Order: sequence, then C-alpha cells, then structure tokens
Amino acid sequence: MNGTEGCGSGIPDIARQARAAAQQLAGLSTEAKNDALRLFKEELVKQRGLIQAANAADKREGEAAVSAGAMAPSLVKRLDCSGAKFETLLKGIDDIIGLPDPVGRCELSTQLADGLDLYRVTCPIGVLAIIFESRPEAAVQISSLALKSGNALILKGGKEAMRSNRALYDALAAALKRAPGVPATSVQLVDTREEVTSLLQCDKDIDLVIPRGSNALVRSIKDSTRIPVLGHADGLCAVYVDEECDLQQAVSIVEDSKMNYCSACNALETLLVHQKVAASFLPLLSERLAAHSVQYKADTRSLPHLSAQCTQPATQEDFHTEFLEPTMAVKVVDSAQEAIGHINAHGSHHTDCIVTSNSQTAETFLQFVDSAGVYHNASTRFADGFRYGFGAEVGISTNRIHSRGPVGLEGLVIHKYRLYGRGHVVGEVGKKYGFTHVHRDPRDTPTVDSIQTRQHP
Ligand SMILES: NC(=O)C1=CN([C@@H]2O[C@H](COP(=O)(O)OP(=O)(O)OC[C@H]3O[C@@H](n4cnc5c(N)ncnc54)[C@H](OP(=O)(O)O)[C@@H]3O)[C@@H](O)[C@H]2O)C=CC1
Ligand SMILES: N[C@@H](CCC(=O)OP(=O)(O)O)C(=O)O
Repeated sequence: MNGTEGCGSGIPDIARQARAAAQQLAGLSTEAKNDALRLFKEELVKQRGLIQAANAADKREGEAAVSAGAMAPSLVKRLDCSGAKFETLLKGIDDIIGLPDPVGRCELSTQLADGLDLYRVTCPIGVLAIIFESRPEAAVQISSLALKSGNALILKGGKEAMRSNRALYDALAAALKRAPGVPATSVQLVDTREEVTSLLQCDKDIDLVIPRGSNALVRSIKDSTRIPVLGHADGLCAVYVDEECDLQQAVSIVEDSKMNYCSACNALETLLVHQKVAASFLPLLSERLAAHSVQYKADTRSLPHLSAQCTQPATQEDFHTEFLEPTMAVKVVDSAQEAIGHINAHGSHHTDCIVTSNSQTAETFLQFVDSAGVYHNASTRFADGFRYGFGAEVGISTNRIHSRGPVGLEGLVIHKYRLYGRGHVVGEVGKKYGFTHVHRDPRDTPTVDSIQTRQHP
C-alpha cells in the first residue's frame, strides 16, 4: 500500500489536509503562531463552561467504572481537567508563547569555499499523529507545542476522555478559524482506534506517529505502519539507595518517587538498596510509607526489614512489572555495580535515580545506567517537560532517536541544510580553490532571518 491509498473512508482527506496545513505552518512567523496560541487560550476561557460540563460527564462515567471495578481510581484523577488543573493548562499556553521559536534557528554555519555558505537551520517535522491516554490536558499541551513548532497534528485521545477532548478541541477549532494565516486543519481530532488504523496507512502524508501509552500500544503501532514511530511507553523506574547516603533524604526521595503520583510513567516501581544500609533504611521507609498503605514485593534479603502485613515475597516477574499503584518491588544488592546491572537488564530505560553522598559513585551510575533520565539525589517524578522548563511536553520518549526523554518544542523540530553559492560547481571548487571549511559560530547568524540578511548573492 502506498500513501493514502489504503486509508479508511474520510481518513485520507484528514491526512491530506494535514499535509497541506503543514506546508503553510512551516512558513508562519513566530508572532502568527503566538497569536494563534493567544486565541486558543481566549477560546478555552470563553468555552470553559462547556468544557467543564463535558469533563464532568467523562468523570461521572469514569467513577461508575471505578465502582464497577472496571477502572483504577487514579485514572479518574487523570481524567480531571477542572479547577486548578484548568488554570495550569491556561498557564501552560502562556509559557509556550513565552518560549523562543524552535523553528528557523541556525545550528551550524560554515563557509565551504569563498562565497559558498552552508547553514543548518531547524524546521518543523511536518505532520504528526499522536495517540495518547485519557488525560484531556495532554490534548491542550500537545496541540500548543505542535502549533508553536509549526507542525500539523492529528490527535487521538483515550476513549474515557472523549467528551472532554471534543470540547477542548472545539475551543481550538474556534481559535484556528480566527487566527490569521493559520489553516483550520492545522490540528484535527479523531476518536476511534479504527481511525488510527487507517491513519497508520497514510505514510505519504504523515511524517511521525507518537503513541503515548502502554508498551502494548507502542508495539502494536510499530507493527502496523511504515511511518516512523516515536514511542512514549512504560516507565519501569528504579531508585538505588547506596551504602553512603543520608537515609532521611533517601526516604523522602523514595516516598516522592512512588507516591507523588503513583500511576505516572515516571513513578518508582523498583527499589534497590545496598546491603550495608538495608537493615537501617528499610524500617525507616516502611514507617513513612505506612500512611500511603504501600505494598512491597520483597526479595529474600529485604523481606525481614519490611512490615510483615504489607509485604509479600517477590517473584522474578515483579522486577519486570510497572505496577502504577502503591506497590513496589524491593531488592537488596551488594554494590552500585549490581544496581546498575539490574536497572539496565530489568528497567525500561526511562528514568532512574541513585541516592548517594559519594559523588564518584554517583558519576559511575549516571554514566553507566542507560536511561533517558539518570538522576542523583532527586525524585524520578522530575522527568517531565514542564518541570524541565519546556513549557509542556508531548510525553516522555522511550525511543532513543530522534528525541529521548521529555519531548518539548526542541523534540518537534528537525533541520535543513541551506547552501548559498554564486554559481559554484563541485568540480571547479575542488580543482581550483579547494574547500576551506571555515566553521563560524552559529550564534553570529542565529536565525534564518539573520542568514537571509547576510551578503548572499
Ligand atoms: N512515556 C510517556 O510519556 C507516557 C507513558 N505512559 C504509559 O502508558 C501506560 C498506561 O497508559 P494506558 O492508559 O493504559 O494507555 P493505553 O495504551 O491503554 O491507551 C493509550 C491510548 O492508546 C490507544 N490504544 C491502546 N491500544 C491501542 C491499539 N492497539 N491500537 C490503537 N490505539 C490503541 C487508546 O485508545 P482507546 O482509549 O480508544 O482504547 C488510548 O488512546 C503506562 O505504561 C504508562 O507508563 C502514560 C503516559 C505517558
Ligand atoms: N509527565 C507527567 C506524567 C505523564 C504520565 O505518566 O501521564 P499519565 O500516565 O497519563 O498519568 C507528570 O510527571 O506528571
């Protein structure tokens, strides 16, 4: 199948319209993109009542599903986009407006030969299709990042948040209609998995698919498309408590990593403790976490130090499990090296932390743990685009390329090489003058505008 030929009914048009929109978006000024974002915020405020009503209906249905045992309570919390969450969402748009435009930035500047200038300049990826979980605020964050980075977007959210996503999208659609120069089809929303299946065939018009959710989702998307996929999958995150550390600090980091929001992908799932501090640290931790009713799946060496009523013997499987609830697997290790080996073998290369007062041990951990985020004495919950200062995030990439860890504006651009000559041809440059390769500081020509105003023929 080629291009849009195999797309389901209606979907080829959506993909083609997105491609056409992308071509226009790529040439938009920063001001035009920021104006569109301002209008988006204005429409969200104007339509707040409708959005809250839609969100309340989704939450009611979610709560009924929780009562029926069909949904975890934390997922209803995830569905919420009212009150303070709505305010944060509006503030997030302001933050993105305030960030520098990621497009048109000069990354490399070289004079190849007299009068022959090469520049590497950032540009949008093109058309993105992003599939995400039932978290309505993600729809706003992802759309805002896509607009600011000049990418067209096709969104598909989780079914439990369908009404909220539609209401938020209506606000965005109203803003796009009013935004000068911004195509109405810059962001489009689809609702069903069937539509996603069709979109995955549109390899001519979609440049990148970002599935944000379970491993099963990412695997199934990768198996079903020829479009490049940037997976945002599970976080099997570990904290290693070293023999040399402040035990109270370690307790606080473990508590926050696990309980700040236990169903997030950046929450702790595995705790590794050096054998020299197991007997002192684990009872302290157990006492602190009793308030959260945390359950432990403990290996034979950690088991005696944890409260008996909350602890079960761990199976091998527990060290490969993302619990997403107040449960953690606990293992005692003999060295930092063993902890590093365990994390690289069992983790998901998302975010892992060492708690230690020995800076050399910390450096070894940060160098050899092969994860998108490697932390020293800080909670794994910091793995987040907003907390990293990216304004918001598309999600946390568990792919190695082209973007790794929290994906913000920088993760949504690629680059082009611009070459300015005066009739240069390779044979002549090679024979007559040779290549000079004078590398200039790209800060001398930081943007595409400053490149254009240089003296090019
Ligand atoms: N790395 C990151 O940034 C993030 C990772 N996660 C991870 O996601 C997991 C939990 O998320 P969960 O809510 O269970 O997500 P799911 O994977 O169940 O669902 C997420 C989205 O994918 C869709 N989907 C699921 N399977 C398919 C499929 N086979 N084909 C097409 N669409 C599909 C769902 O659609 P529908 O609702 O219609 O079924 C939904 O829109 C955890 O592992 C968590 O760590 C979560 C958030 C961010
Ligand atoms: N990056 C976000 C969490 C992302 C995430 O895991 O989302 P979700 O699985 O929908 O709760 C945060 O740190 O809160």
